[in-house]
Amino acid sequence: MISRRNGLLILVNSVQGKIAIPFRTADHRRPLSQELTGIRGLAAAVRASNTGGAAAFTAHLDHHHAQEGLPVSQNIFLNVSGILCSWNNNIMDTSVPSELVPGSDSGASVPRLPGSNLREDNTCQRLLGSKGLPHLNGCVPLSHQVAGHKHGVDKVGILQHPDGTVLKQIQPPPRGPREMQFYGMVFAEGCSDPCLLDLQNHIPKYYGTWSSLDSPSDVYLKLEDVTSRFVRPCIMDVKLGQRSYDPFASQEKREQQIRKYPLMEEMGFLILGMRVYNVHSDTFESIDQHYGRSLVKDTIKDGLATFFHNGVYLRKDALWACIRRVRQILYWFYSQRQLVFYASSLLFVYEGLPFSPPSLFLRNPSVIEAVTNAGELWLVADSGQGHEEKTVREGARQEQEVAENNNNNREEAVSWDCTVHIGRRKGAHHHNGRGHALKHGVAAPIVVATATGDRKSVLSEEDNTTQQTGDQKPSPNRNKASPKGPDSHREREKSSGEEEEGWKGPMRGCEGGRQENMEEVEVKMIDFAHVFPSDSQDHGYIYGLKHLLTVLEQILCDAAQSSHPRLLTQQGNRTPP
Ligand SMILES: Nc1ncnc2c1ncn2[C@@H]1O[C@H](COP(=O)(O)OP(=O)(O)OP(=O)(O)O)[C@@H](O)[C@H]1O
Ligand SMILES: O=P(O)(O)O[C@@H]1[C@H](O)[C@H](O)[C@@H](OP(=O)(O)O)[C@H](OP(=O)(O)O)[C@H]1O
Repeated sequence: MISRRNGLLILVNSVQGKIAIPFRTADHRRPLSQELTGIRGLAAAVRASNTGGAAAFTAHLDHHHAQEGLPVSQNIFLNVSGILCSWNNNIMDTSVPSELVPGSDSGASVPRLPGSNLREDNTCQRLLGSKGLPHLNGCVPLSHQVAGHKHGVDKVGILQHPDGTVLKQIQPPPRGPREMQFYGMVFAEGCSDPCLLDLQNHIPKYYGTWSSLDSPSDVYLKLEDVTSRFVRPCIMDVKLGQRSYDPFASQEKREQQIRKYPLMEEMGFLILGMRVYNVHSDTFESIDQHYGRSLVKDTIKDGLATFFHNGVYLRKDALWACIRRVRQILYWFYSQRQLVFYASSLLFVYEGLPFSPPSLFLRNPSVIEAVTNAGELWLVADSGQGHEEKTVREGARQEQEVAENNNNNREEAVSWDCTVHIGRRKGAHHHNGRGHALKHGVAAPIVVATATGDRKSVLSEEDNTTQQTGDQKPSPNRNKASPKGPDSHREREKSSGEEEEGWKGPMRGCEGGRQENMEEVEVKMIDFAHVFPSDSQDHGYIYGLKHLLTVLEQILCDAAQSSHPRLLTQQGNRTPP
């Protein structure tokens, strides 16, 4: 059933029980969470295949060599039930040589996935014959999409590939080819333009183009899923700029766009959609484009704040981290005079699962209940001084599982009971059912696979190892796996106060929400169907970014003031509380 030689996994009908998949990761610094993305993708593919079987799994990580310095060999045990299909996610043999992504535009070299999706898709096709899988070789509509053209609704849409990447269907010319050209240019191999190299940090990684063998003329851009490392990703799409039509737009198009949001010029941004995690109910609230269009000058602050409220409190940590990311993007815009962006968006993502020091949220019964309901019980000991311990135990769950968690592959429930321990971290012990994690002297949640196939937290030892070793290998997971990794902009951000100097927003002195959780957010530019060469700064986008920053900072400022009444009487005092 499982070929160790070529890494091909073939699972047949009605498998029930545990399957051990021994694998040696070539890049063992990649967190298990990344590897599991593929497994979740598999389950999604199974569901999509509509074969009538319940597909469910969970995974149990068994570290044989968890101690520092030893080669890592891990077994994943899958509890599988249902009807599954072929799968090759490079998980078993990441030493498979990379191959060109099929259909890559104009032969331009782009960052490639380790292994090849060509191999994967051909495999799938071979095994399934001419029928193939519905939904394009196991790809499914992107279920956590918050805006834009939707698959099955519009003529073009966005899919999720079983390997976890996002597939954006190329729109009709000139939009689609323009966007493809943009990604090809920014990620061109041998690109030495510092401006474009810097831009790579602010956009999803690009893996070339993809198309299904069933339908080769439908071409998709294969992109990093910006949300993939999050357990409960809160996602917001904000369109930037003072004009949401490009200079070549017809009069009709201009009028259509202006009608949609006449305030665009004044505001410089528009919320297109969002989904926000509520810790009380352990559900997401989705907000569509009409909400953003209803916001005016007086309500825009509350409108944006909605994204950072988890039903219990304002996520000041996420807000602050987002502000810093937006500032970095603003600095990029200040530094460049070669591109102009119309109708382009910023995609905000932060972790919805409470990530506060456990001692903090354990005081809040509703939060701990929500977390427990979600399938976790975090047992924390020694919560003050560094070597904190956690054992994450998942209880058996037979009933309804939570959908729309991470990449939204809703898994059917199966009987299971497993405890996951991940403890491979420098200086951490690992023994008998205990994973140790340390982050900034605070216990960090430990990655765990659940009956829903979700990761249950985002930080693992592997993340840290990546940071320490400075792995730069192109991979769809690089950014995700090493949120604190050596990306140049992040290093700069840590090492200098230059950004603070460049932006004189209203927040100076109101940094009460500041926490070191910056790695827990993503803010990426997306949607490049209307990007053009230029020889001057992009004033419309810069205007929008500055206004957006002003509003975000004002939210933080208000929150800091309300939680520090002293500040209310010290307006203008710039000393942080
Ligand atoms: N790389 C990505 N990672 C995660 N989600 C993404 C990614 N790219 C797009 N999305 C999701 O898809 C949505 C739409 O993306 P995008 O704006 O690129 O599509 P579009 O169809 O061109 O939109 P529009 O209709 O506004 O032009 C985003 O709001 C986001 O939810
Ligand atoms: O938010 P809505 O109501 O879905 O409106 C769409 C949105 O403004 C998109 O940005 C736009 O695509 P572009 O930005 O690429 O122009 C699209 O144009 P379209 O209808 O011509 O695809 C609009 O329909």
